[in-house]
Amino acid sequence: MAISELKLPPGVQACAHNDAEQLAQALAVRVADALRQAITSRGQATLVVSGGRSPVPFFEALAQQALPWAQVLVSLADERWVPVNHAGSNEALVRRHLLHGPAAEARFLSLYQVAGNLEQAAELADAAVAELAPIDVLVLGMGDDGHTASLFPHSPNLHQALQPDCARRVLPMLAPSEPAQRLTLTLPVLASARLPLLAIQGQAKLNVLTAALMPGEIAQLPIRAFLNSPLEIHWCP
Ligand SMILES: O=C1O[C@H](COP(=O)(O)O)[C@@H](O)[C@H](O)[C@H]1O
Repeated sequence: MAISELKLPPGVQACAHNDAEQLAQALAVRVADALRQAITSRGQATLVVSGGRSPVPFFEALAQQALPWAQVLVSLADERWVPVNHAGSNEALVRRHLLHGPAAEARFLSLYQVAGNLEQAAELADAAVAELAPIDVLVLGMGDDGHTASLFPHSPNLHQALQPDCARRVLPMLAPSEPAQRLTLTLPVLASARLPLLAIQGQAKLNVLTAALMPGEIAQLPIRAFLNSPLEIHWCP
């Protein structure tokens, strides 16, 4: 199905871009405008981004935007429980591709925590991100299995993480691929975003989104938890 043919719920909008570069540029302008507006209104702005491979061009485009970066707090929707020098670290990705040049002045809140086990790391991360919500701008991604952040289908803590009144800001999660041990922001924190965005690329992800828009279990396609409230979807082939 083409993105223009999707039957979207109220409040959900979709923007199609010609290619990854155009998506990255348009998303960077959209995010920068919202961050500027937040800074004008409240003196600071909070940006939460996703990891994985696809956000790199967006990070590079956003780093070029003229912003009072010292007034921006940046964090992650999810993290692999690996140190920052590990190839799978989302924090390393953000530091390398977004927080350079003038953007290096932004403050970064790490989800990764040194701890004896994943549960302890999640508890430390929970405290570390206490000041995050409400988020001004959230940029979610989505995997081919319908996960977003590290809310993986049928993962042990998924039900708890998706409760609107979940008392935890961060929960440990298990991914089906390495690095398997993950930390994710939970629904109440993610849903606090004033501007929630979803950036996805390719027909396979559009097919997953199409399936997620049909009635079905949230545990099967966790992105569904974000499709019944305002969301701006940016897609390119
Ligand atoms: O594992 C992850 O994957 C998703 C999707 O990544 P992508 O490279 O296919 O866009 C990402 O949104 C999530 O933050 C990440 O931890």
